[in-house]
Amino acid sequence: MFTHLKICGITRLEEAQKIAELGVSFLGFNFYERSPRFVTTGRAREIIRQLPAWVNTVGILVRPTLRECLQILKHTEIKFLQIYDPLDFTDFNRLPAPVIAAFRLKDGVEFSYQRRGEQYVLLDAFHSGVYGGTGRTLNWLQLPAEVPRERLFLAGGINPDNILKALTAVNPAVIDVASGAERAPGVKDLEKVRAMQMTVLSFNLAKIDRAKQNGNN
Ligand SMILES: O=C(O)c1ccccc1NCC(=O)[C@H](O)[C@H](O)COP(=O)(O)O
Repeated sequence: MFTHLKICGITRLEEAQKIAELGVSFLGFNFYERSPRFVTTGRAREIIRQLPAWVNTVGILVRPTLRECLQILKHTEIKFLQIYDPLDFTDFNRLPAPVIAAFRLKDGVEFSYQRRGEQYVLLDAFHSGVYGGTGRTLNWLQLPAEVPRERLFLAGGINPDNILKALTAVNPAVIDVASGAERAPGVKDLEKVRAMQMTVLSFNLAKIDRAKQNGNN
């Protein structure tokens, strides 16, 4: 399994295009109005239609209704939905797009995971009153074992300085970054994005090398 990078909180076309040029697999668009990274569905649609088709676009929603999810999918043509505090987990099965169920883990509080209709799970650090984009880090060595790493988006305080440590400790399907890739909320720092994408690619190459070596032994 290769690990991918997701850059969350895209608000500007030019930045989105440059991030895609770096080969970043997932771009997140935040439809939660209280986020400093909020983007309207109209603007997201304009950006998404000018991105290469291979980019995995993700819409971030907090406590959405089923109707809202369906409208956003139709209007923006976004490919994935990342959902916080769902009103009804059974709605996941009614959505015509893969769902990333987002959970925020509290330090010292046990979290037991049960799969509902989601395809992926995002784990982030809990911060009272704020759903995400806090820059707060999880304890990577104590993540719930029942979340399969091939379905895991690892989020929370990841930046160019600690990304290799996060990759090595967890080996998730996707590393998710918002504030660690910014100059200011919603303004991406392309050098930070490049540095993290390079680290992810090197990490994947090292996995290929190890697999080859194991095959030769
Ligand atoms: O980024 C936000 O402002 C946000 C607000 C409400 C819900 C989710 C939000 N972000 C979602 C993400 O996927 C972030 O990438 C994730 O929380 C990690 O953020 P950071 O710790 O800043 O890298």
